[in-house]
Amino acid sequence: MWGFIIFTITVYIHTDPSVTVFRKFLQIRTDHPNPDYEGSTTFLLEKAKEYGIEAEVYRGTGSPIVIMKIEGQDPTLPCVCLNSHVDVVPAVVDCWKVDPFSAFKDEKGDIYSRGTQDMKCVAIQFLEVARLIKQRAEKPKRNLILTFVPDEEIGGTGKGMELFVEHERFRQLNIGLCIDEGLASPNDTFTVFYGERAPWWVHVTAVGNVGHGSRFIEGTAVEKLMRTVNKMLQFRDDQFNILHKGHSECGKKLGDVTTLNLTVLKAGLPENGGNAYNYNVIPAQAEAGFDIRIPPTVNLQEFLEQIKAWTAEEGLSFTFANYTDRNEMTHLNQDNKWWSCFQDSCKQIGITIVPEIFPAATDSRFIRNKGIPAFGFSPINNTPILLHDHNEFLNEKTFIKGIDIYMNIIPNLLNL
Ligand SMILES: CSCC[C@H](NC(C)=O)C(=O)O
Ligand SMILES: [Zn+2]
Ligand SMILES: [Zn+2]
Repeated sequence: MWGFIIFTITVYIHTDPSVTVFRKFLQIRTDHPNPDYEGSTTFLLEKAKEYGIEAEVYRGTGSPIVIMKIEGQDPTLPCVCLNSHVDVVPAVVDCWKVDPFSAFKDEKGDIYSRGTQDMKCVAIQFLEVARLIKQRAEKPKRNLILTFVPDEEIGGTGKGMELFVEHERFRQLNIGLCIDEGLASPNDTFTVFYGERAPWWVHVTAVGNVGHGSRFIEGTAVEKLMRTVNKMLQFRDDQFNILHKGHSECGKKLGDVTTLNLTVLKAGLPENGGNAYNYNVIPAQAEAGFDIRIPPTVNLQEFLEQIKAWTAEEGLSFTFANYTDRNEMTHLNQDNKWWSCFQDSCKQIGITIVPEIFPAATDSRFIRNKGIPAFGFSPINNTPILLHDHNEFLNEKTFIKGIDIYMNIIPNLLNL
């Protein structure tokens, strides 16, 4: 009994307060489809007040965006913005070993919850960085801005970053550099993302001849669709081979090739109130949907022509469920003072960073398309990549070390 009490008191005493803030933030239900944005906003505003940081809630996009500011010595200089999305993807409760919104911490210090990696860790690490910078006697040279935005997990569209970057309030922030989420790294190194692949979701519809299922009907919708699907899957194979069977010295990563996945297939006439299919009527229409991710080095206009060529046969058409005609990256050359500073800061603390193209899509793409440099960097190493996965976790020591890593980078960027 006494042993248990002493153990509990010891754990309590040794728990870093930032871990408690992190766990409380994880417990706020910002999972889709009904994220509690008022709950996360109230929480963030309370923390800003407690830390003496200026904060406002911008509601111009239709959902709350929390903006925090620490004024620099020269507020006219472009600022450093730390952006986090506050929403998280849903969790399949039965597939988790603990309640995915309990922020349960085990004896090793592993904290299990939806959002531990994606990206409530980074949101609270940014907040703790702001607290530490605010406590310093000397102001940084540039303004530090923190933005906490909704709806990244549903594509940033609607009320999220895609709309916010078009607003005057965003322009007024005068952002020189944005830091947003990256990915965990399973080994000792850390990954920094300087660009992303453009997500194109293509929906192909085929129409064709109908008739009795016992005959050789020609020009059917399914036959046309299959020809296109096969051409597109051949392209997928070619890209797969470039990634996996290329020369080892070319060192291609997932972000460097185009992926194409057939994610939607639809044909056949429903029968019996939708509980069964009809098998002897050739369907007039068939559809296929593809998730295509295109690296920023690919010419998007030329790729569009490729899709047109794949779907050129009479009776085929396509629409986009998601499309962009711009995909800017942040150039990592000598002229990029932010990058030089970021690299030097990492070198000083002896951590190895590996620059890569982010394989999926984050809010950074909207920032880069406005001509603003952005790095995707989550200071998490030696941790499996578990974003959107069951039993997503982060160790508390990794979380605390991440604050330290950011504290060795962000003040340098602010003083550039
Ligand atoms: C088209 S926007 C969808 C955004 C989502 N982001 C992540 C990180 O999974 C994705 O890449 O599928
Ligand atoms: Zn994320
Ligand atoms: Zn995500």
